[in-house]
Amino acid sequence: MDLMQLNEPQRQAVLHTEGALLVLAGAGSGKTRVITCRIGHLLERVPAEQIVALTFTNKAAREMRDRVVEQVGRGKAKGLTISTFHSLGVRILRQEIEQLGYKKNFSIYPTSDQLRLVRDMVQGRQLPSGGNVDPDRILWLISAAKNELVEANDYTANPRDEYEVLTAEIYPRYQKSLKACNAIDFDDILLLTIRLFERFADVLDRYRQQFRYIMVDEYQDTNHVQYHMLRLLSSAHHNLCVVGDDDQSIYGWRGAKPGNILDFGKDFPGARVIKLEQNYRSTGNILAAANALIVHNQDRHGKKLWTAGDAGADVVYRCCDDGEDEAMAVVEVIHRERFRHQYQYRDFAILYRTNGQSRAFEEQLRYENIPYVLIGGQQFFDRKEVKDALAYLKVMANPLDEVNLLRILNYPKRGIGETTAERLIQASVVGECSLWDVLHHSAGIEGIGEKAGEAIQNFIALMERYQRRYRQPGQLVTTTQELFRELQLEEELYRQADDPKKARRRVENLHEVVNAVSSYEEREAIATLESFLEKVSLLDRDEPPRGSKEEKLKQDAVVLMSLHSSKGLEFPCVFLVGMEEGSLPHNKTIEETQDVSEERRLCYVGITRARQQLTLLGAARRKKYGRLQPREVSRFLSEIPESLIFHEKGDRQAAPPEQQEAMASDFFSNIQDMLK
Ligand SMILES: Nc1ncnc2c1ncn2[C@@H]1O[C@H](COP(=O)(O)OP(=O)(O)OP(=O)(O)O)[C@@H](O)[C@H]1O
Ligand SMILES: [Mg+2]
Repeated sequence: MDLMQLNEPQRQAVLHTEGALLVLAGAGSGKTRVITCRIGHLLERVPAEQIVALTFTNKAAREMRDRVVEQVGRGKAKGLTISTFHSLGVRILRQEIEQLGYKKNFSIYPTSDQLRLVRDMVQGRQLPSGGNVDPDRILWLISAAKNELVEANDYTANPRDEYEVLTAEIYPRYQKSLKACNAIDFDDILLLTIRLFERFADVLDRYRQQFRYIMVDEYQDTNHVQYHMLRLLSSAHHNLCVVGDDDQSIYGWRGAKPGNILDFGKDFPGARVIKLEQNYRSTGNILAAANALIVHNQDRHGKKLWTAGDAGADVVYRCCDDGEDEAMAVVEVIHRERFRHQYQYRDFAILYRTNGQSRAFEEQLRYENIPYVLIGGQQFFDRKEVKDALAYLKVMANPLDEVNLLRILNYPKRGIGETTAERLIQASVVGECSLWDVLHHSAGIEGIGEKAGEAIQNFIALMERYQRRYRQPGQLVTTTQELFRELQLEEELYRQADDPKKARRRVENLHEVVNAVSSYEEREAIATLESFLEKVSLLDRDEPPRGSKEEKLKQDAVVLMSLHSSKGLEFPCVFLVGMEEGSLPHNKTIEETQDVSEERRLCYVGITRARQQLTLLGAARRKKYGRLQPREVSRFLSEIPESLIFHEKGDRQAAPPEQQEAMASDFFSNIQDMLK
């Protein structure tokens, strides 16, 4: 392990391996590097199996693993656990969940499946004060409860809040339904892991013994449940190293408070605290702007970042006429800087407060044939055609998964109509057995005609045939391809769509599912249907499937993402767009709390992603419901001293001739790429 690539406090953090340690430091000061080097250092002393590093996204986990592999080689990195909290939880549950009364092949329900369960429960219900029940709101309350470790039977409602009263009734029923489907939801992953540890001392003991060195990146964003899990896992040896920055705490709405990280010393008495102050990421000007902004927050653990590097280019602010103009300005700078500094497309990131802001930029980038990748937006796995196809795989893996079984029972249409489905459900409720079992004995059920009965038998036969095939090793892709072909899913999509373009897009998405299975099978030594589905359900909210077109595009493409998603990343050139009151800080925050400190931290996160160039943009007017409305410049801009900001004029100048030529040739090669 080469400790030479570290400064003194970083080195101390790497060498402090026994006992609790907090590295509290600002953006770009090398916190993540401390973790990767610490893993490298530990690997020279202890078996890889004893080391765990936890992060918040799969992407961050993959990057961390890549960095470790770079340092120590693939062989030595084998056996390390570098994952998200949730992946670790699932791994533990797959081993132990039977003790809690579930089967090992449990499903993980995404929001849409959860919603379906709750919707069925509140269907036709009215609130005491009138109006329909919003199932989303109930799910939200259940999720909040689970994140506070409150289980269904312990939930107590404030009697004056009608939604809480309703939740007190629905929560236990919801939990029972989940269990009947042999399914858990996303919040259950950590909640059940903790329950396992609390109820079965031997289980906790085993994992405490195994994971002797625990590290956590972005600790400022851990919520109550995650914190609890860490406490339990480290309770025997206290070898817990957490790194974070209170100024980058941006998940308050999920229960993470900037104060949590500052309490670390109280939670782990005797913990060592190390501060890092040298920033290696950004130029002097960018850093000065970030520092100037964040001092406006109260109750910080004050720290000052400095850099040994140059002041660099000015931070640029550009006030545009409107949203379209803002998008054109961004594209113009991309063309110009690519030409001037030989940047690649992937060196640029466009960051915004809410995902809805991406549209104008996407249009403009598309118009100019600039490759881009949108992180976020509608998730691939949320699309209907994708969910329908995946539902088949999910039921193959877990036939008790009733939500997905109902989804495919008559898709594509096979003559099992709604009345038949209702009779089947009724029979499963009365007989207290699963729908899957009922299907096997449907012949004896009253009111199910001969034709429907035959369709059910054919359906069962098909499912069982493919279940057997999926159990044969090395056949994942071919089985999936054949299954989709036999079901004629493509034909069904063409039949359903009202225009051929839409149909083609959906068919493409279906192909992407097959691609995702294929690249998963290529990647994994032991590829099973269950673990493929598990990977899919644990994907980051904004992750494209591996092996998809979207993912390939990422290789050299401008990145568009929300400020929240940009945490931990860095780019040579950053555009922070929509610097307006109502956008950043966001209206909702201004109206609800008036406390804009979390919004300021978001802005700070955005600014500190930039390495060389930071361009802030805003519009003087913006369309709202189709009408242009005046906008005010963000207060955050006025908190950065004028001396640090260069105000660029809005009127675009023609590019010099040699640049125009380069742009034309870019344009041409992009078109050629697209035609390939
Ligand atoms: N001692 C060092 N010498 C040279 N470069 C360094 C050093 N430490 C970190 N860096 C580089 O500085 C950049 C920022 O490091 P890193 O991402 O670890 O910071 P961080 O504190 O985790 O930032 P963030 O708060 O945004 O997550 C990276 O490009 C990293 O390689
Ligand atoms: Mg980091």
